[in-house]
Amino acid sequence: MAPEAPRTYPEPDPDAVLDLAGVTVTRSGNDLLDEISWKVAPEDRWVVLGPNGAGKTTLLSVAAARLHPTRGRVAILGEQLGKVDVFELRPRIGLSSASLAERIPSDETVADVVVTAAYAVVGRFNEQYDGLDATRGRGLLAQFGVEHLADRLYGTLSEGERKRVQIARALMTDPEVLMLDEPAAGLDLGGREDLVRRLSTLARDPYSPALILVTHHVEEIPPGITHALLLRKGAVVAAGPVESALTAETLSSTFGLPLRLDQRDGRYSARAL
Ligand SMILES: Nc1ncnc2c1ncn2[C@@H]1O[C@H](COP(=O)(O)OP(=O)(O)OP(=O)(O)O)[C@@H](O)[C@H]1O
Repeated sequence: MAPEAPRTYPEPDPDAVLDLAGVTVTRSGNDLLDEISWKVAPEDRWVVLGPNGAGKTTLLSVAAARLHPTRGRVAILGEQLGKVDVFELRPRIGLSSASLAERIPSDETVADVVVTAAYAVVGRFNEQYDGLDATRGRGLLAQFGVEHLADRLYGTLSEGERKRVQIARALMTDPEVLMLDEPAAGLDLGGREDLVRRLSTLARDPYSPALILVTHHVEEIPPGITHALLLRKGAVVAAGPVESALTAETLSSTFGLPLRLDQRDGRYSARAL
């Protein structure tokens, strides 16, 4: 059999925060992502929705320069994966995910957890931090309502408190794009509502970085989200402006059951029909 001709992809958009073309990730013969093409502009605020195992975390890992695709072209902040030093690229991307959170030492103070992000390390080691970093770190903790916890050890925080600290940490490097993988997972109702409100403020701020938020639940979509990408079995069901991409029909196809979708005051809710 003749070898497959190498695929060619259109030149990436230099102004896009993310520009993915034909991205496929294959593991053990299965396509975890199947030919994903996706473009994110600096002013966009995206939600990525899909059931367990749809490939959301895999997609975010590629978008955050943590994982190379098996096939396809990935451009992040104008730089093409494979042609750029990812260690220079990663500080420009704010990422909060369960796998990163697991690596945060429990005996580190909350203030240090946030400030160490500026050095793209987990754990404080021996770096010298200047006063400006410390001030910025405190400001971010205040933005997420956890400044009073700055001197506590990270391991002593509740899940909700940890989630807010992780987001403050992701913002520490003043990233050009913020990626949050299930930021409300494990939060109680009050914690979720508080977080959704804070994320809504962030999403609506024109000076905020581009936002990509991964979730299973439409109830967690903060008002201010502009775009939605719906993923099922590694493939895109719908993607585009949230009003057209997120409908009862696309949501039902994504989750594989008939759903009713309601929207009120910028918040969504869904239930089975
Ligand atoms: N290294 C691997 N080898 C084989 N399969 C894998 C590997 N990594 C992930 N998978 C599978 O790929 C699929 C997509 O995983 P992923 O974590 O991206 O989904 P997800 O949409 O984030 O799911 P969840 O909502 O449950 O977190 C899952 O079925 C998972 O079991």
